Amino acid sequence: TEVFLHKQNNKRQWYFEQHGGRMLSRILETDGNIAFTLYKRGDIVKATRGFHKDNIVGEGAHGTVYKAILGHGDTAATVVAVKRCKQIDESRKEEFVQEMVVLCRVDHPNIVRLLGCCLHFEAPMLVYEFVQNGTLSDLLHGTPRRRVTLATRLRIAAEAAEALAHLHSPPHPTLHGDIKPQNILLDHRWVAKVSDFGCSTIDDNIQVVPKGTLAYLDPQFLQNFQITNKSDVFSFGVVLIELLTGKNAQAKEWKNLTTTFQNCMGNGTLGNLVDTDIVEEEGAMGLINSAAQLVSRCIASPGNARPAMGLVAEELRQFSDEMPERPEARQALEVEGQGYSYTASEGETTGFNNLAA
Ligand SMILES: Nc1ncnc2c1ncn2[C@@H]1O[C@H](COP(=O)(O)OP(=O)(O)OP(=O)(O)O)[C@@H](O)[C@H]1O
Repeated sequence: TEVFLHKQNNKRQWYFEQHGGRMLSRILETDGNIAFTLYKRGDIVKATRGFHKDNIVGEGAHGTVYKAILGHGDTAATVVAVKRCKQIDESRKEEFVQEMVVLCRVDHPNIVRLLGCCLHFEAPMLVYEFVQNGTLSDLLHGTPRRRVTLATRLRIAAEAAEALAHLHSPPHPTLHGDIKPQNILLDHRWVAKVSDFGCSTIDDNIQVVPKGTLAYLDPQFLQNFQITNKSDVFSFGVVLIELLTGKNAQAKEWKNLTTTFQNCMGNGTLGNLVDTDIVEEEGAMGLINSAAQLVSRCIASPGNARPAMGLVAEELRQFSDEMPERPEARQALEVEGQGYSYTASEGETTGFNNLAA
């Protein structure tokens, strides 16, 4: 057993170094201001109940996300989201650590907070604050269908835009690189929290492989293979189209949603495309038109004709202020039986055997 444990510890140490753990520890030691935790392997296993499948709250191209409860027992329990990343290769190690250093410094009410990570597994684990009401995609396209008022849509749009404006601003301007409704999470008060960012830090010579989703990808990228902060503005414009129309840009039938939107704007038939739920609201059409004008600017080409994210946020905040959300509108979004409510029971380790040592 001793030999086995020794080997196992060696392997875990090896993973830690492989994932840039030493580099990260050094950076955290030198900059005492960063609130970032390097979690122990055992804590993560316990918190996720051994990566129990019932704890899975989402799956993306880059990993699986688990709901997890840290520190039950004597300490106060904290609910977090653990993202089990797909493996990263040697060449990405430094980039991965750099990304974490940028992300853990970001502090904004509309950005999901990165609390720490655990590097003692075969694949790195990222620990985020838990955001409980699903994604904007669930809200707009989920079942049962929910009635979402224009005021709620404008408020969520303004919050997400403010998050992106913050990311784009100094001292560490960062691109999101994958803006879509699945990456706009909603907290217990239905406040928007942007997640899954950090494609690249903006510098003079931006040259990154986009990890973005096709339906939201800046068409300019296909011409010059450059991703800039204006690519984020384009993707955000497509999200705004979804908010106004209720149509899913990723659905087969709407795969040309952006072009359809532009055509409707051109021939004055926008009213046919907009979500009937909001068209019927009293006094909505003026704001819908203003928001649609903003969308047209966000998805314009070339990219430098698009407004900066700060300006988009400012305009959306004005629209939102013109139509304040009624407090009961948020309550109405609750769906009976939704949400993830489980109570972690000690010793439940189903799925543990699937883990690599
Ligand atoms: N902090 C969180 N709290 C609650 N749920 C979350 C959290 N982060 C992610 N999720 C859920 O997990 C899903 C996948 O997460 P995420 O988008 O980060 O993964 P990904 O592999 O990077 O996906 P993508 O394909 O978008 O790149 C989200 O759509 C959401 O449903």
